Amino acid sequence: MQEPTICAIRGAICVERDEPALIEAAACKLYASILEQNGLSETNVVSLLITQTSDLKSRNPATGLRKGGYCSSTPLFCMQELEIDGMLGKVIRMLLILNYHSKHTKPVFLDGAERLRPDLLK
Ligand SMILES: O=C(O)C(=O)C[C@]1(C(=O)O)C=C[C@@H](O)C=C1
Repeated sequence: MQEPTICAIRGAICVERDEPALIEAAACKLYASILEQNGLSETNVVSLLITQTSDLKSRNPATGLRKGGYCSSTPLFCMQELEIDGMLGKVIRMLLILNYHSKHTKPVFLDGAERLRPDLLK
Protein backbone atom coordinates (compact mmCIF):
# COMPACT_ATOMS: atom_id res chain seq x y z
CA MET A 1 0.00 0.00 0.00
CA GLN A 2 1.17 3.53 -0.78
CA GLU A 3 2.37 5.64 2.15
CA PRO A 4 0.10 8.62 2.94
CA THR A 5 1.67 11.93 1.96
CA ILE A 6 -0.10 14.17 4.40
CA CYS A 7 -0.26 14.33 8.16
CA ALA A 8 -1.42 16.73 10.86
CA ILE A 9 0.10 17.95 14.08
CA ARG A 10 -1.67 19.47 17.08
CA GLY A 11 -0.49 22.03 19.57
CA ALA A 12 -1.81 24.45 22.18
CA ILE A 13 -0.49 27.21 24.39
CA CYS A 14 -1.88 29.27 27.26
CA VAL A 15 -1.64 33.07 27.12
CA GLU A 16 -1.08 34.92 30.39
CA ARG A 17 -3.42 37.85 29.69
CA ASP A 18 -5.61 39.13 26.88
CA GLU A 19 -3.08 41.60 25.46
CA PRO A 20 -2.12 41.94 21.77
CA ALA A 21 1.61 41.48 22.34
CA LEU A 22 1.07 38.40 24.50
CA ILE A 23 -1.23 36.75 21.94
CA GLU A 24 1.24 37.52 19.14
CA ALA A 25 4.15 36.11 21.12
CA ALA A 26 2.24 32.98 22.15
CA ALA A 27 1.03 32.28 18.58
CA CYS A 28 4.58 32.63 17.22
CA LYS A 29 6.08 30.56 20.05
CA LEU A 30 3.62 27.71 19.52
CA TYR A 31 3.95 27.66 15.73
CA ALA A 32 7.76 27.85 15.81
CA SER A 33 7.94 25.14 18.49
CA ILE A 34 5.72 22.74 16.52
CA LEU A 35 7.96 23.20 13.46
CA GLU A 36 11.19 22.94 15.44
CA GLN A 37 10.23 19.93 17.57
CA ASN A 38 9.10 18.05 14.48
CA GLY A 39 12.06 18.98 12.25
CA LEU A 40 9.79 20.81 9.79
CA SER A 41 10.04 23.96 7.74
CA GLU A 42 7.24 26.26 6.62
CA THR A 43 7.35 24.68 3.16
CA ASN A 44 5.85 21.55 4.76
CA VAL A 45 2.77 23.44 5.99
CA VAL A 46 -0.21 23.20 3.62
CA SER A 47 -2.64 25.05 5.88
CA LEU A 48 -3.15 25.98 9.49
CA LEU A 49 -6.34 25.95 11.59
CA ILE A 50 -6.31 28.01 14.77
CA THR A 51 -8.80 28.40 17.58
CA GLN A 52 -8.77 30.92 20.38
CA THR A 53 -10.90 30.79 23.51
CA SER A 54 -13.42 33.63 23.73
CA ASP A 55 -11.52 35.32 26.56
CA LEU A 56 -8.77 36.26 24.06
CA LYS A 57 -10.21 39.15 22.06
CA SER A 58 -7.44 41.71 21.68
CA ARG A 59 -5.60 40.16 18.69
CA ASN A 60 -6.24 37.69 15.92
CA PRO A 61 -3.48 35.04 16.11
CA ALA A 62 -3.16 35.03 12.29
CA THR A 63 -2.14 38.69 12.49
CA GLY A 64 0.33 37.78 15.22
CA LEU A 65 1.92 35.03 13.12
CA ARG A 66 2.35 37.29 10.07
CA LYS A 67 3.72 40.09 12.24
CA GLY A 68 6.27 37.59 13.54
CA GLY A 69 7.36 36.75 9.99
CA TYR A 70 5.44 33.47 9.64
CA CYS A 71 2.73 32.20 7.32
CA SER A 72 2.95 34.97 4.70
CA SER A 73 1.47 32.66 2.05
CA THR A 74 -0.02 29.86 4.18
CA PRO A 75 -3.82 29.60 4.19
CA LEU A 76 -4.95 30.29 7.76
CA PHE A 77 -8.39 29.86 9.27
CA CYS A 78 -9.09 31.19 12.77
CA MET A 79 -12.13 30.19 14.81
CA GLN A 80 -13.47 30.51 18.31
CA GLU A 81 -13.05 27.41 20.44
CA LEU A 82 -16.28 25.73 21.66
CA GLU A 83 -17.38 27.02 25.06
CA ILE A 84 -17.70 24.11 27.46
CA ASP A 85 -18.28 24.34 31.22
CA GLY A 86 -15.02 24.08 33.13
CA MET A 87 -12.83 24.55 30.07
CA LEU A 88 -9.31 25.92 30.40
CA GLY A 89 -9.22 29.63 29.54
CA LYS A 90 -6.88 31.80 27.46
CA VAL A 91 -5.80 29.03 25.11
CA ILE A 92 -4.63 29.17 21.48
CA ARG A 93 -4.88 25.83 19.67
CA MET A 94 -3.32 24.97 16.31
CA LEU A 95 -3.76 22.15 13.82
CA LEU A 96 -1.09 22.10 11.12
CA ILE A 97 -1.84 20.18 7.92
CA LEU A 98 1.43 19.02 6.35
CA ASN A 99 2.57 17.77 2.95
CA TYR A 100 4.77 15.29 4.75
CA HIS A 101 4.34 11.96 6.43
CA SER A 102 5.86 10.66 9.63
CA LYS A 103 4.69 8.02 12.07
CA HIS A 104 6.37 10.00 14.82
CA THR A 105 4.82 13.46 14.82
CA LYS A 106 5.10 15.24 18.15
CA PRO A 107 2.19 17.26 19.55
CA VAL A 108 3.33 20.41 21.36
CA PHE A 109 1.50 21.75 24.41
CA LEU A 110 3.13 24.70 26.17
CA ASP A 111 2.86 27.14 29.08
CA GLY A 112 0.05 25.41 30.99
CA ALA A 113 -1.71 23.83 28.02
CA GLU A 114 0.05 20.53 28.83
CA ARG A 115 -2.87 19.69 31.10
CA LEU A 116 -5.25 19.52 28.11
CA ARG A 117 -3.79 16.26 26.81
CA PRO A 118 -1.42 14.73 29.39
CA ASP A 119 -1.89 11.38 27.64
CA LEU A 120 -0.10 12.73 24.54
CA LEU A 121 2.93 13.92 26.45
CA LYS A 122 3.94 10.63 28.08
O1 LIG B 1 -6.17 19.05 22.39
C1 LIG B 1 -6.71 19.99 22.97
O2 LIG B 1 -6.30 21.17 22.83
C2 LIG B 1 -7.87 19.76 23.81
O3 LIG B 1 -8.32 20.62 24.51
C3 LIG B 1 -8.50 18.42 23.72
C4 LIG B 1 -9.60 18.35 22.69
C5 LIG B 1 -10.04 16.87 22.62
O4 LIG B 1 -10.82 16.48 23.48
O5 LIG B 1 -9.53 16.13 21.76
C6 LIG B 1 -10.73 19.22 23.11
C7 LIG B 1 -11.03 20.39 22.52
C8 LIG B 1 -10.28 20.91 21.37
O6 LIG B 1 -11.10 21.52 20.43
C9 LIG B 1 -9.41 19.91 20.76
C10 LIG B 1 -9.11 18.76 21.36
